[in-house]
Amino acid sequence: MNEVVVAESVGKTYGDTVALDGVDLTVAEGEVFGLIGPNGAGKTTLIRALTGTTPVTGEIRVFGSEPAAVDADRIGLLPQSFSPPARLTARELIDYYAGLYETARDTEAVLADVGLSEDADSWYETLSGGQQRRVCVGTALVNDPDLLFLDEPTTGIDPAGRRSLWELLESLAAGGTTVVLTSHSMAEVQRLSDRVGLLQDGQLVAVGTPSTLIADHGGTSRLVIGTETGHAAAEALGTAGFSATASQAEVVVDGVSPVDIGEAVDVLSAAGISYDSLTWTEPSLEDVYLQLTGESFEGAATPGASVVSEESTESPTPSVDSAATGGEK
Ligand SMILES: Nc1ncnc2c1ncn2[C@@H]1O[C@H](COP(=O)(O)OP(=O)(O)OP(=O)(O)O)[C@@H](O)[C@H]1O
Repeated sequence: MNEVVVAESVGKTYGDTVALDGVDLTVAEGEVFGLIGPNGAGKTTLIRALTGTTPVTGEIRVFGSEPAAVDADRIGLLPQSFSPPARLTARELIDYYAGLYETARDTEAVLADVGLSEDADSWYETLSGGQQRRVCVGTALVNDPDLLFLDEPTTGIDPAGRRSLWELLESLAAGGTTVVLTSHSMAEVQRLSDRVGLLQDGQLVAVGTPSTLIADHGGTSRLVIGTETGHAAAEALGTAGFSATASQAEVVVDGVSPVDIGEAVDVLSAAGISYDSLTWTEPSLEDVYLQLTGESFEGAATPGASVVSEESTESPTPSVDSAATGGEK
């Protein structure tokens, strides 16, 4: 497969601050590459490096050229901070950006893509934050780019709008557009990305498909039991061979697959322990992030949690009606 982006030993410092520290990265044609990492990790700086908007050390090739030399018609860029003229309407702004390219998409089609047809005649400054972000996404799509850089595209956009933008990005990717995406939404990155890179302190510390990263660093599926007798529950489960840890009003049982849930419940029942809730979770990209960045995770249910039962009972027969898949898919 053709490599659209090739970066080798990319470095960037701002005074004493090392923003990028020897980043090697390739992005293949048609791939969606998700960049994640804590605030200040270097994601925006890397996007700026790849788009030729900040000088860096090392080697970068985009479509075989230096970033600044690439035909602008082939690149779409949504920066993290973007302030277009406020006294233009959404339609005028899309039209304006369309005029910067030799060939551009139909303005009405772009407005429809980003869900702004009905608000097309509103001034930018009167749109909500999420609507403004949609206009900005539209300006990045207007030239029908072959390579699209999106720096936190869905920040401020409501859940329904976010999902429709995800679908739009999925259809662009299906059509062959290469996408480099940064986001703090692990659900977004997990859903959209073919591969994910985790930046930390300017270094790419892990790169892989979401499923590989989850298998390598996400830990195991777990059962979280809400109970006021956590220590007794953990002891009973531990005696039965489960890996259970009591914390506050709950017990976290690691390595529990859906077929093990019944056995865990039987153990609680046999020990006369009641509980308020059972929540089963699969590891997700968020667990990978928390694990690799060293941020704490103490058995809290992740967004992919699947509530098995909320009944307080001593002999329930819980069922897992939908296996969690790690996010808001
Ligand atoms: N123009 C600048 N001048 C000085 N320091 C900068 C500049 N831009 C970025 N930095 C510093 O470089 C480091 C990386 O910043 P960058 O914006 O790339 O991080 P990020 O991963 O995009 O963060 P966030 O998730 O908060 O957007 C940070 O320490 C930041 O303070």
